[in-house]
Amino acid sequence: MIKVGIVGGTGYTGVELLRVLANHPSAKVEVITSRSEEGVLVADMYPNLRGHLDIGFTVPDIETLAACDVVFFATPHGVAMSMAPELIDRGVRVIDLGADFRIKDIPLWEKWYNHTHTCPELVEKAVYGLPEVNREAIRTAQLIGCAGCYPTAVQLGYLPLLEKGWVDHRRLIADCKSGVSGAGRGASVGALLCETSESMKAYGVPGHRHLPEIRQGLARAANKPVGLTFVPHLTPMIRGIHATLYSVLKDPVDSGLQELFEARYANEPFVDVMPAGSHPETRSVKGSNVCRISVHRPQNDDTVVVLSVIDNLVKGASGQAVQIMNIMFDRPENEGLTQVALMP
Ligand SMILES: NC(=O)C1=CN([C@@H]2O[C@H](COP(=O)(O)OP(=O)(O)OC[C@H]3O[C@@H](n4cnc5c(N)ncnc54)[C@H](OP(=O)(O)O)[C@@H]3O)[C@@H](O)[C@H]2O)C=CC1
Ligand SMILES: CC(=O)N[C@@H](CCC(=O)OP(=O)(O)O)C(=O)O
Repeated sequence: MIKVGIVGGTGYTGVELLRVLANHPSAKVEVITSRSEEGVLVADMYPNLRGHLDIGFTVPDIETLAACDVVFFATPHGVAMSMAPELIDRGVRVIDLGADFRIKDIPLWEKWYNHTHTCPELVEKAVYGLPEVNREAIRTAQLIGCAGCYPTAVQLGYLPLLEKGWVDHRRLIADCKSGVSGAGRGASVGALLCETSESMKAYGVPGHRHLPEIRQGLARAANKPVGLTFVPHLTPMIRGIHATLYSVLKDPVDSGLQELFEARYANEPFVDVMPAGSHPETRSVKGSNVCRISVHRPQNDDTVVVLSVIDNLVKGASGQAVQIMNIMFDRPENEGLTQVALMP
């Protein structure tokens, strides 16, 4: 059994980790932390876990966490970097769902996150947690910086085109929509029902923290810096990300887009390339670790439109983190992750 610790068990990604791990045959959650809910039984706070988990929240403590094989950080940025060095020194493997170890350029990270990085040496060693790109490095990694939610949907949608150099890497446009759970469980006016339902808005147009992360991943795929406009929107749904990704074909006679995507993801257990002409829906991945993708070339013109949908809390966070744990601990990659989406 893989002994699991979770720091930040009361948040949305924390409880989603618990839901996924509740059905995992090779992992057992031994420690789950919360500073605000110390002593409370997990199943009293989250009744969906009644009968699955009979432990309570404890405050984060290195000694207790060091007894685990792997510790997930489902915490805001800045928390994982404060505890990861000691855990790693003690042989624990660390999977951060937050942003502390995603961006290799430390001054760039500090600029976007407005925070001083306290362990840049670990960033160098950390592996970016997107299995479709980094599977081999993940296998032996001690520290993972999991890909963010928008970055997962956007990168999976653009990778086949950029890796093959089929589109103009300087003119990429990612028009993305997210459910409100992407903002976390902390109380904020912007996340209230009356503020978010029956309305929709863009945000972060001048710049969003995911922009440098997405650019870093796409540049790696293209093997050169890319030009990207990224516009996120808040939509009146709880879960889901829908990314509409535009790019321009370099050679308009290129055909075979569908075959390109099918070949790229043929062996990926969690990327579903839908039949030509499809329009994936966010509800078709709700609660599942799947990214569904379709590729279009409207009117046979030179613009390619890729549609990519994920559940922000599963493939965009906790499901992907468990997929990564499975790879690190030599388990079947889909172990505990075979949930089918809830429809309707
Ligand atoms: N929501 C989403 O869709 C996604 C989120 N993420 C990332 O995952 C991380 C968690 O997100 P989410 O679950 O939404 O966040 P929430 O705000 O819902 O939860 C945050 C959790 O962290 C704990 N926490 C907060 N501050 C500290 C601290 N200083 N030390 C220890 N624990 C702390 C909180 O518990 P307590 O205060 O009681 O200790 C709480 O359990 C973030 O970095 C986010 O960017 C990544 C992908 C998608
Ligand atoms: C709707 C909403 O507010 N979404 C969040 C998504 C960020 C997030 O949760 O974080 P990761 O960086 O860890 O993926 C936002 O735009 O900041």
